[in-house]
Amino acid sequence: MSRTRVKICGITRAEDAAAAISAGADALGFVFFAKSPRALTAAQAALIIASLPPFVTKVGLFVNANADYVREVLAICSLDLLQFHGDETPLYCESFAKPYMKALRMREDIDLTAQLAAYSSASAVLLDSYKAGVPGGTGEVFDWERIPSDLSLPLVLAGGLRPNNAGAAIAACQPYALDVSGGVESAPGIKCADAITRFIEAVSAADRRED
Ligand SMILES: O=C(O)c1ccccc1N[C@@H]1O[C@H](COP(=O)(O)O)[C@@H](O)[C@H]1O
Repeated sequence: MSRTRVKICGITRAEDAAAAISAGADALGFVFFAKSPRALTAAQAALIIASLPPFVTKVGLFVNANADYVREVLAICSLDLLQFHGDETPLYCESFAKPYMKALRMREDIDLTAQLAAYSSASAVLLDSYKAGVPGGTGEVFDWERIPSDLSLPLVLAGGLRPNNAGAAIAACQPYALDVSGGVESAPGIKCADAITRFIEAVSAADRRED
C-alpha cells in the first residue's frame, strides 16, 4: 500500500509551517476565506510560502470566492493546488487552469456518484463533515462507512481528524490523504507542533499496519 499523504490546513505562521514540514507533512493549506479564524491575506501567505523548502505542496483554500480574488491571490502566491470548499461549479473550478480539489460536504442526501462525475476534472475529491451554516473547519467527524470504496477520484479525507483517530480513519477508508486543521491546533489558527508530530506518527503507524 502507498503512504497516506498528510495536509496540514490553516497555516497562519511561518513557525507552524516549519514544524509541519519537519514532522513530515506533504502539503500545507492557506485559507483565503475572510470569515475563518485561520484566514490570512495573500501577502501574508506569500511571505510564509517564500520561507518553505521545495517539494512541499502549497494549497489555497477558497469558499465561493470572487474569481478575480482567486486570480489576485494566484498572482501573489505560488500555489500548487486550489481547494474549493463551497458551492463552486465545475466550470468555475476549471477556469483558473490550475489543479484543484473539490470539497464535498457529506450531507445526508448527497449523491456522490453524480458529484464525482460533475467534478471529473479535479485532481482529488475532499470529503468533509456537513454542518449547516459552516462551510468547513467544523472539527466534526462524519460516518466514514458512508464512503464508497470505488470512488473515481483520489480521496482526501477531512473533518474532525486528530492524532487519536487518524489511524482508525486510514483503516476505515484507505484515503489517498488526510487533511487536518482544528485537530492539530492549540487555538484556532495556531498550530501545535506536538499534535502535528503525533498526527503524522499515527498516520505512519497506520500505514505500516495496512502493509
Ligand atoms: O479551516 C477553516 O477554517 C475552514 C474554513 C472554511 C472552509 C474550510 C475550512 N477548513 C477545512 O475544513 C476541513 C476540516 O477541518 P477540521 O480538521 O475539521 O478542522 C479541512 O479540509 C480544512 O481544510
